[in-house]
Amino acid sequence: MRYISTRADAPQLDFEGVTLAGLASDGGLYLPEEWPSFSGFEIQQMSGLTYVELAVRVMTPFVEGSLSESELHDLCEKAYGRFAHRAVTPLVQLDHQHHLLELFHGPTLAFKDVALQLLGGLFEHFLSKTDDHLTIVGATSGDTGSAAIDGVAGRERIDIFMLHPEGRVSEVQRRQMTTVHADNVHNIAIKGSFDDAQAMVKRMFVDPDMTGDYRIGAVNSINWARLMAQVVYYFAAALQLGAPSRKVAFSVPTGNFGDVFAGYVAAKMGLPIERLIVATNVNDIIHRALSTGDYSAGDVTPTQSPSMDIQVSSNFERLLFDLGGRDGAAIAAQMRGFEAERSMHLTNAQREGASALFASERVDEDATAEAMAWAKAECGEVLDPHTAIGLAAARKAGVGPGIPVVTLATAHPAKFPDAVEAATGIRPELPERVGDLFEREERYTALPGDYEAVRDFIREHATRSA
Ligand SMILES: Cc1ncc(COP(=O)(O)O)c(C=O)c1O
Ligand SMILES: N[C@@H](CCOP(=O)(O)O)C(=O)O
Repeated sequence: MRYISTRADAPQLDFEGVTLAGLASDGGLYLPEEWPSFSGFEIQQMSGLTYVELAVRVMTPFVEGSLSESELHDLCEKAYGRFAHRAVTPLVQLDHQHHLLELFHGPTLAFKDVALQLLGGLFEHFLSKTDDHLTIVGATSGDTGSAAIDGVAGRERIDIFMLHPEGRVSEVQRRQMTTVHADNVHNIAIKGSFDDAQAMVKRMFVDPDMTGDYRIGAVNSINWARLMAQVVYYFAAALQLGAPSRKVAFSVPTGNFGDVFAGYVAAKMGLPIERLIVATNVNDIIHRALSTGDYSAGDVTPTQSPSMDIQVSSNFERLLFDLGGRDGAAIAAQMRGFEAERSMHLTNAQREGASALFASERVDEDATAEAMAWAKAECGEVLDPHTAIGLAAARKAGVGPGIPVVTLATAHPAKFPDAVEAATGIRPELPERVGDLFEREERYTALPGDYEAVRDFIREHATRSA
């Protein structure tokens, strides 16, 4: 399988290359040269597989030429062996139409574990064939950080520098990062928003001062391997609900557009998806883009769903590229325009293409709390605020009867106890596997929201490339 950049001006790479590269050297994002697809019969044959078997079946076409099936199987067994539920991503029925896909049974209690447990193993596997060292630079609004750190802490030949916006993640999220004391883990709190942190990370990939001396790697969803691993659970859920004979809709709490893009990939691969409902909080740039064509970023508003407090959604570029006829030069120009103005309009082809599969809803703070209260009162389920946004959107979107709607439950409620308690009166407890989180000492470095300060800190602490 070959991978191409959305901006058409970076070398084509194989799976190993894109996994280690993260962002393309032209600032674009890598995508498979063409979508692999399964027939209805092949999808039917997947029913009854274990999660690991299914993961191998779905991901094999993407890793062709870089990993054998048995290597992929071993890596998946290690990654998913650490999940607290045997089904890895169990499905829970709420009522006659609505279901929750619980993605929070991994070590750090959010859907990010599904991909980042695997990505840690992939990095180690590929690096073991070289003398090289990987310097991971990541940005987090709360969940990617802890999942990535858990995935790579203590692994040889890897350092991780994780930037989070100071004071804008929950206490549990912050402690899950800052109480990991492995020598290769470096937490940085920056002044500013997640968008500021993400912009610094992207700049590092195209800064010759960094790329000349360090092999910079990505754990954010700009890294294709992240999305690939997330495609699997769309198959897992749809198969349980009757695919390929029955269509299924998904509602996806959305920030950086990675999770819902994985759903788009599943549809491209032949999974019968009726609709992908993009659920945003009041940071609603994606909702505006899909409903009116206006993709313009304002300031980030802090909410009770901090992991979705994002305005510039990296993976939207992948969708625009695919919908607009895969014209890399046009996307490069469109994205350069957006980077200069923080505003752009979708083309007619992009809007029409998106409307065939996507719907979107904006869920404000009151509606988020109402959804948490409704799920508790009517279904006995305690949801985290991000999942509640997905459920509120699912119930609003008006999907036809007979079509099951699956809301992605992206985080465990105990990561956001204050918001959950305010809405439901219940203070969810942290599962035992998180351990003595509140007893452990926190370590992190606070830096100004200034690219040079962050870059100098990383240069001081990172290991140079071989
Ligand atoms: C709990 C939670 N829900 C939803 C999202 C949004 O997912 P995405 O950024 O892939 O759109 C995030 C962050 O990414 C998250 O941490
Ligand atoms: N919500 C994320 C933001 C980063 O998104 P990613 O999926 O691109 O890593 C977080 O929790 O950090």
